[in-house]
Amino acid sequence: MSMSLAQELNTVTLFERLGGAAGVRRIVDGAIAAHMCNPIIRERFIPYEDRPEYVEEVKKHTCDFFAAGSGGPDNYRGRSMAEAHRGMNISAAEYEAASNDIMNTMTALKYDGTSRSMVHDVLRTLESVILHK
Ligand code: HEM
Repeated sequence: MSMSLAQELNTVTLFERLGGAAGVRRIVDGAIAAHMCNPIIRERFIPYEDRPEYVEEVKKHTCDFFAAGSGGPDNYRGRSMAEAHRGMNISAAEYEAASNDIMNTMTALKYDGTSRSMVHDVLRTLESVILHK
């Protein structure tokens, strides 16, 4: 996304940097497709393969979650992160694998380094809330 210096100086939100709701949706679609092929976490998502309506619901929640957490509209109606991942006992290696899928998706979609490092920072703050629940 390109923007003028004046816009940059005017504290553009991360949500705007990501391209708004459409940009977030592209990142979520790409990341979930990557999770389905990632040998470290694929198993976790296989049970959802034959539940496309449920996957769509989780994707919608994930888009709303990222929008709310990046300065966009707050329509998040999903569970808390601890609640959503309760009973999964997600390891640090799995968390890193999921984060890498998101970062690689952003690189493939040609997001700039600043946007990528801002998303990376958000992911780091969520780690302790999601791990080993
Ligand atoms: C990288 C940071 C992560 C974020 C921001 C994140 C975010 C979310 C969100 C917003 C939901 C939807 C909650 C709802 O619909 O109520 C969700 C669900 C889910 N997440 Fe994550 N997640 C992360 C990491 C992971 C990891 C590492 C795994 C497994 C390896 C994982 C597995 C799942 C699964 C399987 C669901 C569906 C749960 C269900 O409804 O049965 N997530 N996640």
